[in-house]
Amino acid sequence: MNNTLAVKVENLTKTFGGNDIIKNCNMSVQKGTIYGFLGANGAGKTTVFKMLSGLLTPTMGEALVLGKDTVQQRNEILQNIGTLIDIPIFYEHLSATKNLEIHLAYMGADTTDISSYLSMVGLKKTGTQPVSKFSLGMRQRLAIARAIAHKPQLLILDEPINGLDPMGIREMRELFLDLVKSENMTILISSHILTVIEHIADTIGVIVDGTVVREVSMSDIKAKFPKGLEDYFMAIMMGRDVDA
Ligand SMILES: Nc1ncnc2c1ncn2[C@@H]1O[C@H](COP(=O)(O)OP(=O)(O)OP(=O)(O)O)[C@@H](O)[C@H]1O
Repeated sequence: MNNTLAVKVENLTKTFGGNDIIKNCNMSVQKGTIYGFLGANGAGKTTVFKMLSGLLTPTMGEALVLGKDTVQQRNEILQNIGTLIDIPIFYEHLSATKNLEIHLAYMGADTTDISSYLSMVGLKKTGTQPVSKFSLGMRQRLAIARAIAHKPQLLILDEPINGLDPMGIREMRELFLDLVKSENMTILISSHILTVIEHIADTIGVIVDGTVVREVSMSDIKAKFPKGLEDYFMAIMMGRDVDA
């Protein structure tokens, strides 16, 4: 695998109950970039993310994450990625700090920076309050802190800004950009909030009915669709020729 790639997916297929949910997907994510993964409800984004994170095994094809095979070298990959996929599960009776401490100890990572990660996601003042008392947005912020606190090389974030207020969305947008710039992380992110993706992504991948149909740089999209990413995405959804 080209070592400038954080993710390389070749002919990935996933079948559930005889139905091909993911069909011959190909994707390439460059290291040190943000890749926005877009698709309608049910298109297959979460299923692809689960295969990249070793939560599901591909039926056919191959996925390499940080140069390692997601099936053969799953455990080596898990040390070096941070994920937010599906509804995050926490120790409900414990504080945000304690939850991060347990996670970092499990990952064999340094626990000294916990308060700085909590402040990065706006949870510094939650103190000893148990997670069971957290709002949806606070849980989402804690899930983001947990995904980044062991300093992974790659973040896989499925709808990470769901449930955040406008201030939270802006803060997370800035945080993601900063993680790429200062920590050289790579971020693979899905969201239906296209204005956010447009602001942060270097590359856009679009999945339609289980197949990645486009992979294009954000600058090329802006050049052809001056009104922005929403117009580009809608044109694909309506079957218009976006490459002309
Ligand atoms: N374990 C499973 N068994 C059977 N079908 C499944 C399973 N997991 C997902 N699917 C189906 O796979 C398809 C893709 O689902 P997926 O959650 O990957 O889509 P998505 O693009 O993430 O959607 P959304 O934007 O709504 O989150 C859906 O039709 C879903 O019902």
